Amino acid sequence: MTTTHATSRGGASIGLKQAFFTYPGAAAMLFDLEIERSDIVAVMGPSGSGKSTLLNLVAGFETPDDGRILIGGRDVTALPPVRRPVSMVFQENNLFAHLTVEQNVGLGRSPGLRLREQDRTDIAAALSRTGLSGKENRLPHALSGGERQRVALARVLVRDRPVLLLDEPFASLGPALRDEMLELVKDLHRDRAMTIVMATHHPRDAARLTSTMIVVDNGRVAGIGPTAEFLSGKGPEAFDLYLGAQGRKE
Ligand SMILES: Nc1ncnc2c1ncn2[C@@H]1O[C@H](COP(=O)(O)OP(=O)(O)OP(=O)(O)O)[C@@H](O)[C@H]1O
Repeated sequence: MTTTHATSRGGASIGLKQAFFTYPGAAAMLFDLEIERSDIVAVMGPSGSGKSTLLNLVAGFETPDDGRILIGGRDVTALPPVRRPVSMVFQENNLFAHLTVEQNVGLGRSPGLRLREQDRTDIAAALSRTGLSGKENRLPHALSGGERQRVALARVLVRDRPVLLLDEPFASLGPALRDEMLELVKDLHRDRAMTIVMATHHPRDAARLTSTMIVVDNGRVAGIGPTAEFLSGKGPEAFDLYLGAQGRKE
């Protein structure tokens, strides 16, 4: 049996087909949309509109009450998160506090940390790529917020899935550091061409990273189109209202 872990180049399309979802006591959400393979997509909209829910449906942390989730044309609706071809990075708490940087990254390859020589080589390469060489043995509490998110991205690299979901991943970082992280994600996309979907409240981050924008409003897609057009005022009315309401926050 070969121990080499081939690097996947290229992403997978994502489809939500009449996917209904309702939290107990809340209004129903309905998502019906297509994302092209290897696209980089921003998901924007008011707080509570359903951005995280949309990402969680794709990742498998939530299951639709009705409808289907497709990834790369394959129906993954019944698959648990671990069996979906997806990595996800959250705003925080991506790392296990009692594991070192190297171990946290290693989890992307083997949940039981049974690592082979090739895995260790790939982990070292991912740490180098994300600027973490020399910090392998640190625990998360001894890292800055930006470094912790770099560890999460290094894990994405060794996990090597065709879809990357980012749920406000850099929201707690300052603008300069956010830009740096967005550049890193852009570089990873240049290498791997995975499909990236990022929920964000920052128009500037969407402009820097993404080509396509999905506007979510009230548990529905209010519009989907080129990020640049939406940001220049040609998006759906709900998007302008949202930007206006939050004072065109950077
Ligand atoms: N676990 C839960 N149980 C019940 N209701 C929930 C749960 N998680 C989210 N909700 C509700 O579902 C709706 C959508 O939430 P979601 O987190 O998807 O919004 P969001 O657009 O990501 O918001 P934000 O920008 O504030 O992160 C909200 O009304 C929220 O209160």
